[in-house]
Amino acid sequence: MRLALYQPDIPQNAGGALRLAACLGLAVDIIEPCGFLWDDKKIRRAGMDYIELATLTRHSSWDAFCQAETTGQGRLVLVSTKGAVSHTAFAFRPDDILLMGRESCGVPDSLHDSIPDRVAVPQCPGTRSLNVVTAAAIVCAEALRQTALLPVFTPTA
Ligand SMILES: C[S@@+](CC[C@H](N)C(=O)[O-])C[C@H]1O[C@@H](n2cnc3c(N)ncnc32)[C@H](O)[C@@H]1O
Repeated sequence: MRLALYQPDIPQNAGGALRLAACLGLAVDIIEPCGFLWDDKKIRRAGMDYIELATLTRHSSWDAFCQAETTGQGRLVLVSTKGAVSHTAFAFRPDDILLMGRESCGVPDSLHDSIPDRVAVPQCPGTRSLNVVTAAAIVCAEALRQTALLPVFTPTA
């Protein structure tokens, strides 16, 4: 299973997503251009040393992402406030690539319409959206739980 970020705007979110992915054992795709420089110190502050543990692939564009071998091996699932089904009602697969939208505006309508599998995290009335990493964490946890890919729980003394 992979976690893909579409043109992230905020370096702290990219760092947080890398940390999330390292902890949960997900590979990460960053689809550029980003709204920040990749060597921005804020990524490291948020991602800390987990960044070295993450399996990261940067793609120069959406087209480059689509042409990548790893993308061809999986099913794209768009995680969107405009998703067609609740994330808990969706049947995830081990080869899924969970695609997160941009903080400022999600993904373009044309891209949204081209991805048939779209899930939303239900929210309380009057709330607009979750932080992108919060939404990713909720959906990744459910997807990993369903596919029995969660890291093995080791109780501490
Ligand atoms: C701040 S939101 C973007 C809001 C933007 N106005 C939109 O409509 O997509 C950034 C990203 O977080 C994810 N996200 C936030 N809340 C979500 C929710 N309730 N369900 C699914 N994805 C969500 C989506 O991937 C979204 O593109």
